[in-house]
Amino acid sequence: MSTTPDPEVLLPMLRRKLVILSGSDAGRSFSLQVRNYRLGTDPACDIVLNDRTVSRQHLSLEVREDRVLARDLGSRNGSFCERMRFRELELRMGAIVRLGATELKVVPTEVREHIIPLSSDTWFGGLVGGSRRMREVFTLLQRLAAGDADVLIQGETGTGKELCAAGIHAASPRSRGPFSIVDVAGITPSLVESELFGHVKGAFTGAHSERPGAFEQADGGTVFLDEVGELPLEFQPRLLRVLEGRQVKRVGANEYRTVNVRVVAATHRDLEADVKAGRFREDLFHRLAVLRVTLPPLRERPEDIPLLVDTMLERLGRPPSALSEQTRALLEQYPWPGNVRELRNVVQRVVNLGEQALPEMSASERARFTSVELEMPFKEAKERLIDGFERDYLKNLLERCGGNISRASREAGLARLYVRKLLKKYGLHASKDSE
Ligand SMILES: Nc1ncnc2c1ncn2[C@@H]1O[C@H](COP(=O)(O)OP(=O)(O)OP(=O)(O)O)[C@@H](O)[C@H]1O
Repeated sequence: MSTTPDPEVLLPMLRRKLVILSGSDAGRSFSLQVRNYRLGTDPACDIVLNDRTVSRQHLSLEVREDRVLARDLGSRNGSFCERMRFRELELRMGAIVRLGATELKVVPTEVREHIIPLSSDTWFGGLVGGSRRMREVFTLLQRLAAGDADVLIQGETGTGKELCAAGIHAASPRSRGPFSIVDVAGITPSLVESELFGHVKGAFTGAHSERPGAFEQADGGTVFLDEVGELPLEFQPRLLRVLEGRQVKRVGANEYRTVNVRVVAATHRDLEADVKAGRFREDLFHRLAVLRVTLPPLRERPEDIPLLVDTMLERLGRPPSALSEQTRALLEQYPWPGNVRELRNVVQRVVNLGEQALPEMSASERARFTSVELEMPFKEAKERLIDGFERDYLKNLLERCGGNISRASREAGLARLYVRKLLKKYGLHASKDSE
């Protein structure tokens, strides 16, 4: 019997490329073959980078048919993946690796990477943020604010959707016109129609006089429709008409009026799911979603927290020293389900009431902040904190992966060797360690 595999059942080999996301070489990409590559500033490297914070021989990439292994070559500034320094790592597709000021990732060749250049600003309107995610958002906002197209802003509660809309208006050619806010979720359904489109005298009980709606009031400016996903289905065709023809008809009136408005809408809901479930009209969704901005939750960009905290203190008229290093470290660890709004409220409370106003953390999070740690030198306390995080992370990872190291290392994007080392460090045991 032949041992040669049937070519029909061989998986097509995955073609990959390396994409440089930031640093002096941002925008360059290299297709990868099955072989080893050396990355660094040395002209003898296979992939030569121009970033002076990258070492001459910084990283090697061992590209195999089924995986890519990255190894730091003893670089001066280290190699990082998801904020963790590594020596050796099995690279998950799309995981961002940082060498000095250069960020890169490996993606399938078929994926056309849409690289958004990072804004050099760390703010847009009232929004601040220095993370890659927010600087991408700022680039997008700067570009679209200059135009006149309608915009849909998506993001969890407290991620700054309203600030974002106000920033778009302020940076747009309409900035001298009115900015009118309609909180769709906050209006009783029976009044939504008249709030948006206005009414004529006697249109309904209580309509004592004629009144323009939000679109007419914002003529020459911008209407911000907050929580547009809450708009009752029956009124959605009327909103579509405004978006398509800038035409509004007051409740009880016969004729349409033309308005000159830009519509910026926001939602914390998954509107695509709402469309599938029949709660939101598909045509309206497509019309709204031509230009979409997604504000990432704060837990996905904790590196923004120090800048946010400093900005909040400044807005409160307080110096950066108003919060201790320990409090700041704690704020950086908290998952912030209420996003930046919750962070702002906590900073305000802590400044006024002291550290007892810090949010409640889960038992494991709190365990890392025993009073002993709060009295330790900062560096030591921080190390303890990281140890706590690694231990919790690994325990959870192993549980998820049924104690299988291979799966765990794949899921975490860490080399098996490194996972084993960490398990040993924390006295944890895997039930299955293939190899
Ligand atoms: N990136 C940011 N920079 C500075 N402040 C921010 C940022 N994001 C949010 N905030 C603050 O958080 C508060 C909430 O922001 P905003 O009301 O814009 O959020 P939202 O997404 O519209 O929330 P919701 O969905 O609950 O209406 C604001 O008062 C603002 O001070």
